[in-house]
Amino acid sequence: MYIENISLRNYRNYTELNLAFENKVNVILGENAQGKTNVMESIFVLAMAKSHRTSNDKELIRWDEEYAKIEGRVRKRNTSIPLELTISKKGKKAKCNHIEQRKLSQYVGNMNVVMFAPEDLNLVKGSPIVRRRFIDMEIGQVSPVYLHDMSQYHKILQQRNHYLKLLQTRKQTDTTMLDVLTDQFIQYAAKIVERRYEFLSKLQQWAEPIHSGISRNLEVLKIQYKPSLDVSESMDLTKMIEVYTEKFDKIKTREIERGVTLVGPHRDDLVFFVNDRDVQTYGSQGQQRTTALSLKLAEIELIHEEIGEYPILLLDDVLSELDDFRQSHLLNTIQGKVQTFVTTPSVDGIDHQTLREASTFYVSQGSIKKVK
Ligand SMILES: Nc1ncnc2c1ncn2[C@@H]1O[C@H](COP(=O)(O)OP(=O)(O)OP(=O)(O)O)[C@@H](O)[C@H]1O
Repeated sequence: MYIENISLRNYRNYTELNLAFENKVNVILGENAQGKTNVMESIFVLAMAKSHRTSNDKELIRWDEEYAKIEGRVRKRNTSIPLELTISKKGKKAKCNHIEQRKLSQYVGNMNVVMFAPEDLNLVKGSPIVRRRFIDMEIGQVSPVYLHDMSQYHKILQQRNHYLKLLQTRKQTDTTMLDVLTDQFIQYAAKIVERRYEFLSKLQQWAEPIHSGISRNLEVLKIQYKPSLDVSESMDLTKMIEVYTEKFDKIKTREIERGVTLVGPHRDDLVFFVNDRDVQTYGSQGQQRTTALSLKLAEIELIHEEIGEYPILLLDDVLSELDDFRQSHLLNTIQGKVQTFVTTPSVDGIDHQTLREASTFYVSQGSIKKVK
């Protein structure tokens, strides 16, 4: 798939912007703080209905304006689908084919994107939140059901934490409501964990050969899910629910003392192993970067496998962070098959045919010109 055009209104530092793109590599050049990342972000937001760098949607609206609007057309096989997202202080409205979508979980997935930004180099080293966001975003793109389950899960988690606080401070003494919330919580938790296991096993199949290629056959990458309680990939949903129920019974008093939910997918993590050693603890910076790159490239293949089309790749300021070998590997992989956007202050020193054939745009103070 590829994005044919994008129009922005009052989006970050753009008052009005209309750009058409080709189905190839599009390089966005410009000095610092001119609006390169903002364009990338707008494509990401049009696809995912949320930003990769902030959870506060209001930041996306141009200062002193009431709303921001992103429109674009995504081409899939022989159809061109118009998408529209309006962000105002009251919330978000999403349209697909000019029809307003009642739920954002139904809207997300019309256009698929994979973003690789400097913060993704932190995927291995960073906090568990970064890794959870990574899996949730990726599964969410191909599974509206997962997005729906996640949103229900977070609602129940909030209610449960609130109730645990009431019990902790003795503003409430009856635990019946806690038990009801726990039952609901477990149903969603087990479904989420089951889907994560399934996703990771597919991701592993793609990431392992890719990592091996980038490391010149020297390294074997393994991905492991690290749950916050004793569940495992081999368990079916019923067994997982049983394990969760037993655990919550056991920790009930401790949870009330602490006033917070102690186990669940919101506390789970991922561990990456290179040649059987934990990369977070023992990996060099290079190995950590190769792992992050392998995961992103694996994601592209996985989305292709799931939906039959390659997603759009957004490379925000990361090319210059990779050494020549990794850069070439990345550019060779996408060449001719993945519409890609690259932001960079300069392409000097990146000598690759993919970039020589690319369309080039120049950004300066919130306005963009196509230069090639
Ligand atoms: N809501 C907003 N309204 C108006 N301007 C904004 C808003 N949010 C950010 N900006 C402006 O956008 C600019 C930053 O743009 P962007 O993050 O795209 O930079 P960039 O070109 O990618 O630079 P760098 O290479 O440093 O990352 C800054 O000048 C910032 O002040």
